[in-house]
Amino acid sequence: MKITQVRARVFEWKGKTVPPQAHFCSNAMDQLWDRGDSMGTFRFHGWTVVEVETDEGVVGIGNVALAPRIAKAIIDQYLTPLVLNQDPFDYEYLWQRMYRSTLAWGRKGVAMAAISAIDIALWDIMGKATGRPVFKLLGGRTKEKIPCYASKLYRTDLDEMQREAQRYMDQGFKAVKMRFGYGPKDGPVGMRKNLDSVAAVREVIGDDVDLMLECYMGWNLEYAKRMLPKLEKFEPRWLEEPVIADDIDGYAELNRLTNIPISGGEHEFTSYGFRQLLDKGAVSVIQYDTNRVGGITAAHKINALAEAYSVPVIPHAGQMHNYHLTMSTLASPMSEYFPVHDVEVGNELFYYIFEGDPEPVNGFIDLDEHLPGLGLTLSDKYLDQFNIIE
Ligand SMILES: O=C(O)C(=O)C[C@@H](O)CO
Ligand SMILES: [Mg+2]
Repeated sequence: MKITQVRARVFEWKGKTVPPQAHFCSNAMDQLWDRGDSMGTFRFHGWTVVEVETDEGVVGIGNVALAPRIAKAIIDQYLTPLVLNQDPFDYEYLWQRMYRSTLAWGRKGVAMAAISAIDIALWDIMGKATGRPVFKLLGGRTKEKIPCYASKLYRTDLDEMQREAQRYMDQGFKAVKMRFGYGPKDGPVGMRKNLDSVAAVREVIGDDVDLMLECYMGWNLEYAKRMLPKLEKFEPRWLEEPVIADDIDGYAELNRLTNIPISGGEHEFTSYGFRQLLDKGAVSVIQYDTNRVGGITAAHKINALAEAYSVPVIPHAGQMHNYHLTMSTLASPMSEYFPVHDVEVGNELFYYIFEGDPEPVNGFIDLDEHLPGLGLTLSDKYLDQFNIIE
């Protein structure tokens, strides 16, 4: 089998969006004097979709959500020539070829995200060509179904957060993730507001449901050290990305400090990046996203590493490229799940671009044993609401 064409397209949402609100979610920009649009740094209103075609008519679909126009340019100008006329089953060779050819300027960030998209498409091809779902190529079913946590609960009015939390309880979820709205610049008042929001959600979900807390890099080491003891009584399952992704020693210090597990990794890349996090004891939960970290080829290696360190892997975002790894990995106990709703930060766009992601039932998703590849197709329902760049 040979790769004959790589088609990268950017899907930019031009439809209705939920307007940004102040203190919606803490983020790394909060600490600068210019707060501006508080949602700006984590809004993803575009996605790159990659279709890799073969001489046998099998087409693999990959995707990348970071800096989509740049990802497309990297794919078109650098990666496509490296994979054309190659056998998609040579996934490790092709991964190394893309990684090593772009090493001088690639390694992390959008270059690795672009590599991820092609790699995901290669695994989709391998699944489709062999008539097997990707999880069967990765080791098979390690769990009957995948437990999911509902991940939204952005900071709004506390009554509204409580109503939202109640909806997840009614839907049968046994775990939820909420976002902090305040950080170091908001002083003791913001600290109190952060704690009040955790108390409000905990009150609704009770003690038998896992509660994950998300900082999205909006705190710093000193602030996190002050917050951690105050959060202990809420028994969170984890505290996520309390400091920026480059402050690995900061993560390690916080992880040693309390019983609250520190999680991170959605802004880390390749097995080299995760070896560093694990060696330093920086995270107690790994949260790579397969469409950034280096694709399924890299994520599969990280899973093996995590297993050896006894650190669970709970990938960032739900989505098929992550679900197949979670299903096939004993070190992955659950998945994130973004409830479907109007386009807000953009995580939702996946549901507007693709069809095939399973819907949770009572807080669990399942993957079809008989659906070859990743099980995703491109949706034509919302095409008129996207600006598509060829
Ligand atoms: O779901 C997460 O872990 C994220 O960081 C999502 C991001 O969009 C901010 O909530
Ligand atoms: Mg996160």
